[in-house]
Amino acid sequence: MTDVLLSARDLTKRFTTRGTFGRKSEFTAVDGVSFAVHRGETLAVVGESGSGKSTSARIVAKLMEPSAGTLEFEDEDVTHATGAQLARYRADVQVVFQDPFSSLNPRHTVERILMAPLDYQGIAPSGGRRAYTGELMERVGLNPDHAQRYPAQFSGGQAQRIGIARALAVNPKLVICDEAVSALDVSVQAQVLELLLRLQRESGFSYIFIAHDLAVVRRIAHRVAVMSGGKIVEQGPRGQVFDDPRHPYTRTLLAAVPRINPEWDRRRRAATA
Ligand SMILES: Nc1ncnc2c1ncn2[C@@H]1O[C@H](COP(=O)(O)OP(=O)(O)OP(=O)(O)O)[C@@H](O)[C@H]1O
Repeated sequence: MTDVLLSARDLTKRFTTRGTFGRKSEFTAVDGVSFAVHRGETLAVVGESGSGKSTSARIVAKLMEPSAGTLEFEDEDVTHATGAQLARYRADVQVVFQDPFSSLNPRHTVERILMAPLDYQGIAPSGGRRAYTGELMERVGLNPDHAQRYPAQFSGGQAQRIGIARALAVNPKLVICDEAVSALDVSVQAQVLELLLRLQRESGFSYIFIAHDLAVVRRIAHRVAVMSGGKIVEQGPRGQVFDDPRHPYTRTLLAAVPRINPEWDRRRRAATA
C-alpha cells in the first residue's frame, strides 16, 4: 500500500446555468484539478471565494459527481463507486461543515446524531450506544452527561465539536473540513484547531482542510494547494508555499493576510527549527 491515501486527477465540474431569457450557459467551477492526500497529513486548500474549493471538496466527499476526472482512494478507482464500495467510502471519508447548527439535525439528541453514521453503516458499537457516545464526546472535549441534549443547547464551538465527533464515529481515514472553523470566534477557533490537531496525532487520519484564512492554514497544514478560477495554481509543502511562493496569485493572497497569530508563528518556527 502506498503512502498516498487519495488521489484526484483532472477533476472538472461544469454547471449549467440559466441566464437572462432562460438562455443556458455552461460554467466550469473546477477545471482539471489534480492533487494527492497522503496518510496522516493535512492538505489545505486555499483561495478566494468562488475559486472552486467547496466544489472540489464536495466531489471528493461524493456529494457531487465530477463532469470529468478520476478519484482514487487506497489505490481503488472510486470515481463512480456504488453499492458496497460507496458505503465503505462514505465511512472512510467524513465531512465537517462550516455551520454546525445547519448540519446537525435540531430535533435529534447528541446521542442520536453521533450514532447516525454507525446506523447508516449497520454497525452496533460493542460497548453499547451510550458508552460509545460518551467516549466520542470525551474525545472532543464535551461533557458526556450532555448526550441527551439538543444542538441548540450548545454554543457554536461546542456544536462544532459535535460535528467533529460525528465525523470520528466511524473511524474515518480522511476528514474533509470545509471552512470548519471559519464561523467561530477567534478564541474558540484556536481551541477547535488545537482539537483537530490533537485528534490527528491520536488517530493518524488525513485532513483536507478548506479555508480562506491563511493564519489558520499556516497552523494546521502540511501541504497547501492554492486555487484560483477553478484551477490549482500552486501546491507544495507549507513552508515552501508560505515562505517561497512561486505563483503571483499566491503572493497576492499572502500579502493580503492581515495578521499571523504571533504565538502560533513562534511555536511553528520553534517546532521546525
Ligand atoms: N450548484 C451550482 N450551480 C451553479 N454554479 C455553482 C454551483 N455550485 C457552485 N457554483 C459556482 O462555482 C464556483 C465555485 O464555487 P465554490 O463554492 O466551489 O467556491 P469556493 O472557493 O468554495 O468559494 P467560497 O469560499 O465562497 O465557498 C462559484 O462561482 C459558484 O457560484
